[in-house]
Amino acid sequence: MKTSFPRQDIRVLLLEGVSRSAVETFQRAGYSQIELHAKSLPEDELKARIAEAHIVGIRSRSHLTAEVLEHARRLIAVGCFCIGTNQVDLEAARRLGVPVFNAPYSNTRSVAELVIAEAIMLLRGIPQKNALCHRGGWTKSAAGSYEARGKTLGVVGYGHIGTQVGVLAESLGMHVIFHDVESKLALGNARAAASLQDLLERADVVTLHVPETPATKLMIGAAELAAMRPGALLINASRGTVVDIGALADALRRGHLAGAAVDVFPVEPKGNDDPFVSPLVGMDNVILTPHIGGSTLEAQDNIGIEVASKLLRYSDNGSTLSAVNFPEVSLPEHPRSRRLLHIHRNVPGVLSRINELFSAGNINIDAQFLQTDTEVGYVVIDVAADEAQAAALKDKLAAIPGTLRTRVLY
Ligand SMILES: NC(=O)c1ccc[n+]([C@@H]2O[C@H](COP(=O)([O-])OP(=O)(O)OC[C@H]3O[C@@H](n4cnc5c(N)ncnc54)[C@H](O)[C@@H]3O)[C@@H](O)[C@H]2O)c1
Ligand SMILES: O=C(O)CC[C@@H](O)C(=O)O
Repeated sequence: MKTSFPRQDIRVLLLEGVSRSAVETFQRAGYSQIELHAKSLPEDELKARIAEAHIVGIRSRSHLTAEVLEHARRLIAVGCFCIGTNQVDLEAARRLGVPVFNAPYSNTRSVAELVIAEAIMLLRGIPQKNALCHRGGWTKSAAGSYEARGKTLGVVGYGHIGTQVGVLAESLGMHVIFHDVESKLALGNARAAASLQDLLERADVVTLHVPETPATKLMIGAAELAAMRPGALLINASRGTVVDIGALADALRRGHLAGAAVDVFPVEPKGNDDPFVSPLVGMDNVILTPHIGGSTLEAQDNIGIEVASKLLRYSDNGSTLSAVNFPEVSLPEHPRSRRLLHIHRNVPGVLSRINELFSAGNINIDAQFLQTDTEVGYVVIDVAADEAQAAALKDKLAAIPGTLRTRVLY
C-alpha cells in the first residue's frame, strides 16, 4: 500500500545517548533507518542532520530553536527523551505542524530519590567530611550534623517530582511544606506555605522542582537566599536558570547557607569530554552532579520505550495524545479505510475547503477527527478510497491555502 512515508523510508535521528530501548522499540515496529549519536550536535551539524530527518529524539542539551526548526523540512515529530521541553521552541514547532512529545513521569522517582539522599547527606555535613578524608584529614565530630527527622523540607514546585519528594521525606519523619503557583492537593501531612517567602523563612532544606519558564528564571536570587534560615540547605535539580548561581556561591561563602546540592547549571557542558565551569567548583559543602537527577538505567530504559512509543503512535496512527504543543487526538484504527492527515493554520474556511474536496471527488468519509487550538488545526480523515485516489487527495489537500503538513498514513 502506498503511503507518504513507508516505515523503512522514515529516518529517525536520536541524539544525546538516548537509551537503546528506544532504538529497539522503533526496530520492532519496522523502522530500520535509525541514527544514534552519543552527544548533542554542534548547531551547524544539527541543522544539516535535522533537514534529512523525519523523527528527531533529543534530551536536554540539544536546542531546537525556531532557526534550527526552519531547516527541518521533512520533520514529522520531535521526541524529548526526558521531562523538560524548554530546550525546544514549542511554539515554532507547532507553527510548523510538528508535535513534540516527552516522558512526563518516567524519571520522576529517580530525581526524588537523589534529592532525599542529598538532603540527608547535606544535613550530616557529609560532603565536606568526605572531601577532607580524601585529603587525609579527619573530623570526628557531631557539630553541624543533624537528623532529617523533625526537620522542615520546603518544596518549591509541588508537581510530579515535588510531591514524590514530599512523600519520601515524610516517611523519614520530616515536616513538608510546599509552594506552587497552582492550587495543589497536599499529600500526607504536607501543607501549603502562605508564599514562597514564608516557605524560605521556615524550611531547613529547600528543594526546587519548578520547570524553566520566564517566571521561574532566577526565582531564587540574593533576596530569596537571604530570606532562608541561617544554616539552611538548598537543593536544585530543576533547571540551572532557576537559581542565581553567583548569589548562591556568595551565600555559601558567607556561611549563611550551610550547604547545597546542585544538579543543573545555567551553562552545562555539551558532552562528557567538555570542561565543567562553575563558581561552585571547589566548595566542599556543595554536592555537584552533572545533570543526572533522572539518569538511572531504569528511568532511561522506560523513557526510551515511552517516548518512542508516542512517536510511533503518531507516525503510524496519527494520534497526538499527550503532545505538549499540539491539538490532541486519540484515534481508533480503521484498517479498511485510508487515513489522511492534514495540519493547517487555524484560519476560517480551511475545513470547508477540505470537505468540498471530498464531496467534489465523490469520496465517502468513513470518519473525521478534528482538534484545533488558537493557531493550528489538525484533521484526520478516514476515507473509502483506493491508492491512486488517496495520493491525488493528498496533493489536493496540500494545495489548500494554510496547509502546514499533510500525509497519507495508510
Ligand atoms: N535534574 C534532572 O535530571 C531532572 C529530571 C526531571 C525533571 N527535571 C526538571 O524538574 C522540573 C519539574 O518536573 P516535574 O515532573 O515535577 O514537573 P511538573 O510539571 O509535574 O511540576 C512542576 C510544578 O511547578 C509548578 N510551578 C510552575 N511555575 C511555578 C512558579 N513560578 N512557582 C512555583 N511553582 C511553579 C507547577 O504548577 C507544577 O506543579 C522539570 O520541568 C524539569 O525541568 C530535572
Ligand atoms: O536526560 C536529560 O538530559 C534531562 C533530564 C531531566 O532534566 C529531564 O528534564 O527529564
